[in-house]
Order: sequence, then structure tokens, then C-alpha cells
Amino acid sequence: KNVEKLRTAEQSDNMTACRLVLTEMEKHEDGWPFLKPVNFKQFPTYKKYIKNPMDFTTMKNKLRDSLYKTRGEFASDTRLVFNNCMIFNEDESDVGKAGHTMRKYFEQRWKDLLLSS
Ligand SMILES: Cn1cc(C(=O)NCCN2CCCC2)ccc1=O
Repeated sequence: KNVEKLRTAEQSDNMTACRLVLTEMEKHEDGWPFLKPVNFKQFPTYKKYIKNPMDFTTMKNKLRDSLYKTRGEFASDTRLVFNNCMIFNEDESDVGKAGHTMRKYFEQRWKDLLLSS
């Protein structure tokens, strides 16, 4: 019983850290391309190239609905955001550059928060 409780406390700490890093990314000056799902009307070829779209709002809703069972699942969705970005955007485009900056920022904060997936 007690072990069960401990895991819950650790689990809650992990999710708090995930919420913290997500909030920081949403506030980051270069987070703008990732705040909402890519608009398929604005980018009609997006869903042809990107099989698993992901964005910060979707991640926030998944955190709210307890859909991340481990911190690794949260990290995987974050990396999906930036991997999708690298597939669809040139490195030197504004969105491409923002993706590289945000990926670097995330990986450093993930380490800072002593989180490793
Ligand atoms: C992740 N990603 C994002 C975009 C993009 O342009 N997002 C911003 C869209 N506008 C920002 C304010 C209103 C709408 C394009 C390609 C891509 O892969």
C-alpha cells in the first residue's frame, strides 16, 4: 500500500516538472510555431508528410487528462513536435530555426530539471 502511495508522489512530481517545462516553452519567444496544431487549410500538404502531428496545446490537454503515464511519454511528444518541424521546414526558415532553438532549450531544461526519459 505504502509503495503504491510513494510511486504516486513521485509520479506527481514528474508531472509537475512536465507542466513547468511546457509552460516555459509556451512563453518562449520562439515557441509561436508550436502553440497550436498546424492548420491543414493553411498547409494542405502537412498531413501527407506528417503522420503524427503534435503541438503544445495538445500536450497541455494530455497532461490535464492524465494521459501521460511516465515522464518519458511527455518527452516523446515534445521530441515529436520538433522532429515533425524538421521534416516539414527548411533549417534556415523562420519556423525551422525556431524548432532548432526550442529543441535545444527543451533538452537543456529537461536535464536541468533532472529529468531523463
Ligand atoms: C510547426 N509549424 C508551424 C507553422 C506555422 O506557421 N505556425 C504558425 C501559424 N500562425 C501563427 C499565428 C497564427 C498562425 C508552419 C509549419 C510548421 O511545421
